[in-house]
This record gives sequence, structure tokens and C-alpha cells, in this order.
Amino acid sequence: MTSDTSDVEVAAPPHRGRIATAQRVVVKVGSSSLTGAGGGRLHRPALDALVDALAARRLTGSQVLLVSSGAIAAGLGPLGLAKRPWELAMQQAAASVGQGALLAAYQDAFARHGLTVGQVLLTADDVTRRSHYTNAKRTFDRLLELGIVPVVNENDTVATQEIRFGDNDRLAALVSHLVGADALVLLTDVDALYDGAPRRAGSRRVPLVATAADLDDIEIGGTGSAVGSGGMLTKVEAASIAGAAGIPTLLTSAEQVVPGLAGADVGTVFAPSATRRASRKLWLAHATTARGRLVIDEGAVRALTHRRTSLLPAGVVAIEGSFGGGDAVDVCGPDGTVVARGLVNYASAELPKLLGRSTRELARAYGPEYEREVIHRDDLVIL
Ligand SMILES: Nc1ncnc2c1ncn2[C@@H]1O[C@H](COP(=O)(O)OP(=O)(O)O)[C@@H](O)[C@H]1O
Ligand SMILES: N[C@@H](CCC(=O)OP(=O)(O)O)C(=O)O
Repeated sequence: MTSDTSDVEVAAPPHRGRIATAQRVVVKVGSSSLTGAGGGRLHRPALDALVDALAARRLTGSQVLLVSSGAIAAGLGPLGLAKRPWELAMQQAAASVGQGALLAAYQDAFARHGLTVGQVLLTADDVTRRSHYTNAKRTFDRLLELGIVPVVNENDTVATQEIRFGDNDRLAALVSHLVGADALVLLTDVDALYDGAPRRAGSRRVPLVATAADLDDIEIGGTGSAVGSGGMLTKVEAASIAGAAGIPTLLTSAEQVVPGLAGADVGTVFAPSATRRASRKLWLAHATTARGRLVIDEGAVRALTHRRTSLLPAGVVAIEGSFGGGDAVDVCGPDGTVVARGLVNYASAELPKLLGRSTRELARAYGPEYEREVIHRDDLVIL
């Protein structure tokens, strides 16, 4: 930068500064960045270069969590598969073979820097159900206290089609919530978000997404490689989930990880959309999959959104779906707009007889255990 005082000095964008100084950073790397041109085996030089950059950051005192894809891709070669299989059982077999190879490579690569890794395999349930969530959080906290680098992936071998994340972008965003990260870094095979297909002439890098409106004119497409899964869409969603917790996201390529982590003007930074909210509420909003819907009347909508009350049976007019007590459900107004999400205290089979009735009346009719709310306000997040 010139010292000429007539120049207006442009301060480094604050979000890039936050990435450079983040004390706790979650870094996610995609399959395509870890596999060679053929896609079916780990590309050790690429993995080693990534580990060198992360180890350097770790050794400056930051805590680094790595969310690494690549299990399925790494299992293709050993199983003699030319491309990612479509069948779930075959993907799981590939992941089972590949995850071992992946972790062994990380163990070895981090050991060159005197660092130890700890494997954490998560299913969607582990970041959805309250007891599992707390347990996963405790494990991460302890690993980080011990100076370990957690290496996280989805537990592909047991995740079924219905419950799996499928891509690791959202998982990385949820892990960043879970551990209260200061920054999320998504590494992929393109150096940034582009305003059109990245390899098309004329497409331009988007250096900053300050608000969701900045995405309006951007063509956000699917995966560009044979081994990736979500494409740009899941990365933009992940950045939005992280942003809702006050966490900035940097999206760039694995090759740009060193300047990216240093706060240089590479890749795309997604500014957070909010200041930090309590993580359990965020988890409720983003990690849970709604198993059903409760339709509530206008008065209940007002009570929930303006007075932040619990949802009582008297305000519920209809139920949709089949769910158990403790499951997540969406709460909608009379026009079908989703106003909240929460953990319901009753199973769908129990609810019909309670609708529209006061808790006092229900307690008289069915006993004191029916005096409880349909959703307690601590288990309710307004959307
Ligand atoms: N607007 C866009 N800007 C940049 N990349 C995009 C865009 N739309 C789609 N993509 C594609 O997203 C791909 C990255 O996603 P993916 O293949 O799932 O990677 P990973 O395996 O790292 O998760 C890029 O290779 C690119 O082809
Ligand atoms: N858990 C899977 C990740 C799925 C996947 O392809 O993710 P990504 O490359 O990040 O789009 C694996 O390890 O193969």
C-alpha cells in the first residue's frame, strides 16, 4: 500500500480479518480436492499440502477442526470402481474402505508436524437429538482442550438415505455451530463463487457476499466433478447456516488455503447475517428435519412471535404427519406459512384429542401429565 496521504486507505474487509485471527476454525475439504485426476484414490501430495497449512495454523495456537469428505472417493480405487456408485449400499461399502485410508493418511500427515488427530464420525441424529448433540459437543471440547485436531466426516456406513446429510457442507456448518467456531472455511476445486459457471469465459469471481440479496443474480450450480456431491448450492447453504450464528465463511480452493487463512483477498467471503444466537436454538432451526407440521390459529401465532410464549394445545387447529414425542415439527400459521420450529412434547397419535382445549381442562380429563405445553418455549425457535 502506498504512503501517499492523498490515497484513501481501504481497510482490510473485517470478515477476512476475522478469518485470519479466528481462534477456533472449522475447515471443510471436498472429495474433489483430495483425489487425483481419476478421482478414485487419495492424492497424497494434495492432502499433505492441506495438512501443512492446517498444522501451521494449529501451531500458532488456533484450534483447527477438519471436516473431510473423500471416504467414498478413496474407496473407489481399492474396490475397482471407476466412478461414484449410485446405490447406497455400494457407497457405504466404498466409504467403509475409504474412511480407513483417509484417516491413516491424515494421521501420518499431521504426525509429520507432531500433531495427533481424532476421528469423529457423525450422523444427522448426532447433531439433531438433544442428548446426542450435547454429547458430541463435549467430545469436541475435550479433543480441542487436549490439542488434538478432530477429523470429522459423516458416518456414511450406517447413515440411511432418509437421514443422511449426503454432502459435508451442511455438516461442517453445523459443526461450526456446535463448537462455537469463529470462522468456517470451505475448500473445494474452484477458487471462489463465480457469478456464472466458473469455467465459462466472462464469469467473474464474487469476492464478498454481504447479504442474501447479493446472490440474486448468481447462477448457482451442481457439482463439477465426478466425486463431489452437493455443488455450489450446498456451500452457499452452509455459509448461510454458519452466518446465522455470526460465523463468517470463506469459500476457496485447497490450493488457496494459505493466503485464504491469512485473510488475503482470495475466494469468496460470506458475511454473517446475525450476531451470535444460543447454539441450541440454532441447532433446532438448522440441524433438525421436521417430521410433521402443526397448524395454529392467529392468536397462537401472535403469542409465539410477539410474546415468545410456549405453544399450548388450545392454539393448535390441525396436525400433519406422523411423529413421536421429542421430534422436531414445523409450526405454521392458518395460511400455511412456517413461523417456528420446535420439539413437540406429544406424539402425533396423542394430539387430536388435545386440540383446542385448555391445559386445565385436559389435566382434569386425562390427568396431570396432560398439563404440559405442546412445545415448550425453550424448545421453540421462531423463524
Ligand atoms: N456459481 C458457481 N461458482 C463456482 N462454482 C460453481 C458454481 N456453480 C456450480 N459450481 C460448481 O461447484 C463445484 C464444487 O462443488 P463440489 O463438486 O460438490 O465440490 P466438493 O467436492 O469440494 O464439495 C465446482 O467444481 C463448480 O463446478
Ligand atoms: N461423507 C462423504 C462425503 C460426500 C461428498 O462427496 O461430499 P463433498 O465432496 O464435500 O461434496 C465421503 O466422505 O465420501
